[in-house]
Amino acid sequence: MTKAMDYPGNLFVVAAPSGAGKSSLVKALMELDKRVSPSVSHTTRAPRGQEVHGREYYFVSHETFDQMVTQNAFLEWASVHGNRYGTSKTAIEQRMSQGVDVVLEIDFQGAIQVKRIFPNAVLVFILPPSWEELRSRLERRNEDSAETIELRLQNAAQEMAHAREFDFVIINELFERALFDLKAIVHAQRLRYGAQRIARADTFGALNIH
Ligand SMILES: Nc1ncnc2c1ncn2[C@@H]1O[C@H](COP(=O)(O)OP(=O)(O)OP(=O)(O)O)[C@@H](O)[C@H]1O
Ligand SMILES: Nc1nc2c(ncn2[C@@H]2O[C@H](COP(=O)(O)O)[C@@H](O)[C@H]2O)c(=O)[nH]1
Repeated sequence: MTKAMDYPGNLFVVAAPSGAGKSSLVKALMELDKRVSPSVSHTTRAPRGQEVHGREYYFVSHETFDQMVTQNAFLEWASVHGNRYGTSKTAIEQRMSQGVDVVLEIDFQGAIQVKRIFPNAVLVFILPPSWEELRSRLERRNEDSAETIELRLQNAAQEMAHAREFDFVIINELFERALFDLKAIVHAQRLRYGAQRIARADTFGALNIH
């Protein structure tokens, strides 16, 4: 796979313990910023609530997921809360090569894999303001069984221990404040790499290198 610097699009990775609010934040970001496009992951998990195949996820069998692993079709994949999730390479490459900024909503294991392949990817970790609020958000969402909520809360501590490996950490207490922080990170990255690309183009032009 080509390195991130060769693509005009940026790559953002947003991770968080389940219920911290990453899907809500990414959805709100995309409503405000049409240059950001989501990646639709593949998962062996069953659909929940109003989820639609091809919109929230591609819901696939274990056999299909195994095949994709064997064919090296994933940029990254991981087992999370007892299910497998993966990001397909082709969809990401296609959009980034067209100058689209892609955002991945994935777990910390996947985020670390992505950073190894795309060192310029920006990793953002979303934290809840407290344990009580995390539990309460999962319960209020009303989409998971009590057993699933317990499993997700148990896994949250291990996930949050990896927050320091990320480029940015946002505490999602007041939603609008957290959204403002996420927008600022996206804008800063565009300015930074936009400027680097212009500088590279100028240097190459001056040296007559193409
Ligand atoms: N700042 C906030 N204040 C109060 N509630 C919030 C806030 N952010 C998100 N929520 C609510 O918390 C619940 C969990 O949010 P969301 O589904 O976005 O979490 P998530 O991190 O994407 O979880 P998962 O990984 O399980 O998909 C939702 O009901 C959402 O509306
Ligand atoms: N490593 C990856 N993790 C992913 C991917 N898609 C989603 N996820 C993460 O899984 C958990 C659970 O998600 P849920 O939809 O079942 O609540 C959450 O942390 C997601 O971010 C992926 O492609 N790769």
